[in-house]
Amino acid sequence: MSSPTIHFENTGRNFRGKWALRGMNATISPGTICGVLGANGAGKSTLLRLLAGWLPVSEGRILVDESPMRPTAIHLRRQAMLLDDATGPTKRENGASVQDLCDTIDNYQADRPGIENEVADWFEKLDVISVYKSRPGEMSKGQAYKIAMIGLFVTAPHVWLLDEPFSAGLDASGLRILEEQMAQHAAAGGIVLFSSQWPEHARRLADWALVLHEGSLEWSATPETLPTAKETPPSLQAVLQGLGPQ
Ligand SMILES: Nc1ncnc2c1ncn2[C@@H]1O[C@H](COP(=O)(O)OP(=O)(O)OP(=O)(O)O)[C@@H](O)[C@H]1O
Repeated sequence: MSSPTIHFENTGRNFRGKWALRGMNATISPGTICGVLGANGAGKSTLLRLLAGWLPVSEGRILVDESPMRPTAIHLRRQAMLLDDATGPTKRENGASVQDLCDTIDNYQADRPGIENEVADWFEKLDVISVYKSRPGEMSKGQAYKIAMIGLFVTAPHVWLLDEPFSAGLDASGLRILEEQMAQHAAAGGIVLFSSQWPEHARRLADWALVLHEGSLEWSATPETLPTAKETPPSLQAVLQGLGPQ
């Protein structure tokens, strides 16, 4: 499959009678970095989890190159990878770093000659060689996130889904490398969606911004046209005022 286009078609997810996301319609083209913005509870993580195939939709659908994403569509799920905000702590409790990486490479059928060297290079670049042999629970949050990043970089699925990467405990060098890789991935035709509560992240990094408010898409536009809280119509003011620094 070449780089896919993603279509949200009236996508919705309901948890025990409450809609976390509803009526979502959007198209994301290959080569796009998309910032998903919204205050706490807006529906950002739900959107990313649905797109990763971690959860089934309750209504509508998400098409990845014409095929509906769903948890059992393993071939389609391999087109995307989600690093969520539990990536660090969960992995720290449940698995050793190198074993996690092997599992990721295996799950994404990405094994190839020389991949060990690529992994070793990333350990060095990301300054995590010291945790190479760490047992579960021995890594910091940022170190665990870096190990997950290595899995993303070496498997390189078409769609990168990063839930709150700016709160993942990365140091300046780790963040710079992640941002460089995001840009390179999009330049090569891939898609990156990241969530954030800060419009400045979208203005700095994204080609497109989706603003969610209480499970609804309130704004979909290029980040430069994202208004500041003072300039917005009343419906959007509440969204932007709930976000971080303008
Ligand atoms: N597994 C779940 N069970 C029940 N309700 C859920 C579940 N996951 C999310 N929700 C609810 O769905 C809504 C959207 O949650 P979501 O995690 O998508 O928001 P978010 O924008 O990522 O928030 P935050 O910035 O706080 O991480 C919230 O009201 C939340 O309580």
